[in-house]
Amino acid sequence: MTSGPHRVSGHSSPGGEDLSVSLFREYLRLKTVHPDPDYGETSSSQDADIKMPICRSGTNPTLKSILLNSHTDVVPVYQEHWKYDAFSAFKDAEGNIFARGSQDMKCVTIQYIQAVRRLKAEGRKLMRTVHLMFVPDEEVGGHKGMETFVKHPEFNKLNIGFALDEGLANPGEAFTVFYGERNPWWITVHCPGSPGHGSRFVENTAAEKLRQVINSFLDFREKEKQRLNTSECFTLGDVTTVNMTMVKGGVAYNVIPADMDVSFDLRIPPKVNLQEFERQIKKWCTEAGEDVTYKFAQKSMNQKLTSTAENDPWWSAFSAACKAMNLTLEKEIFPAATDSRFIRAVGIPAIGFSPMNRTPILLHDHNEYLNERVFLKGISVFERLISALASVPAFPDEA
Ligand SMILES: CSCC[C@H](NC(C)=O)C(=O)O
Ligand SMILES: [Zn+2]
Ligand SMILES: [Zn+2]
Repeated sequence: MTSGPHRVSGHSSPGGEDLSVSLFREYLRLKTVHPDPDYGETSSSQDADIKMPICRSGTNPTLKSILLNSHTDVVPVYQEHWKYDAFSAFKDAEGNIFARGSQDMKCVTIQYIQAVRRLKAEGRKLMRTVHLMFVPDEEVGGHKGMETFVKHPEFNKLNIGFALDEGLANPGEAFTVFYGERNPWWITVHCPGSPGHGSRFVENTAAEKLRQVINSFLDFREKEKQRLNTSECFTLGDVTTVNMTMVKGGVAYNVIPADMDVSFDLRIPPKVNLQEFERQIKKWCTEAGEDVTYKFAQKSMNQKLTSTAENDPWWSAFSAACKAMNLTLEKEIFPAATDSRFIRAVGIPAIGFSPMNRTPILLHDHNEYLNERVFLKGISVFERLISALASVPAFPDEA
């Protein structure tokens, strides 16, 4: 990606396109797609341009800093279901830019960069240091990305006080902000049983146990589904979702298998007692029959929430800036998992925010797109937010 420090939003290219939009489209064309993301070009462009002129110190570098975090990887596509090449960043007559990552979250990366560039071009002096972080592997769990980095001494040295990370689009007028996340639990239940000939009534089969396990999980799924959209559960973030995502077992039509496995993706809201919930899972397994066991592939236990109290200095700066721009905010628990969970886990407040209103939620979906006007408006939104957050007065313990 070629990008110079003078590519500030508001300027147009010879074709009439805003330079920020051109930069966004250029970034969308980089194939940072799993399972084999090419991170080469993203890191070299950051070295050449972003790190030097943009990651800058505030006028008071001893104060806690602001982190603008974004991941550089994107999920795979089913190209046959797309109207356009998912890595061509095609722009239609309405200004909709189609590409994998247009919402999740290459838009935000470029918006952060262009917002900081504008602040710099305007000669605005920020009190707190602003760090931009471009991390890999968020889409595959963040183990080699943010999960590792938050434990590194270099991360600690950044002295971060508050972080922004990804959110979701909002189809209406409002903008959604996320102050917490559900915990992802990925679980495989192993059902061993007696093998035998497929023509007989064998006792203690793996399939009977499997059926019982599936029933317990899916009955619970149904109950949670009914709770959604009731008085206390307005959004997906307020209920536990359960989805059966994999089933394994069997070798032939006429051989009763010696074991069968079933896997579930569970997302648990921060208010649920996790120990109690695991006891429930254990009980379902015990009730299913002899030797039914379970194993976690993912067991997130972080229930920290970022304060959205009026007297919280970070939240009050964030919400006041939004109010000044006449933005309506809807506060929610993020239904899936982002790198924010690792940031919150080390005690740093984080807000998930991708400024995309009037936009259908299309992350990980076919024909993911973002309109260029919504994208450009997001740069102005971040400009104001960054300036407000970097101006939060020193706390007593920072003096
Ligand atoms: C649990 S690690 C995988 C992370 C992924 N994040 C998103 C936003 O899709 C998810 O929630 O499945
Ligand atoms: Zn994402
Ligand atoms: Zn994603």
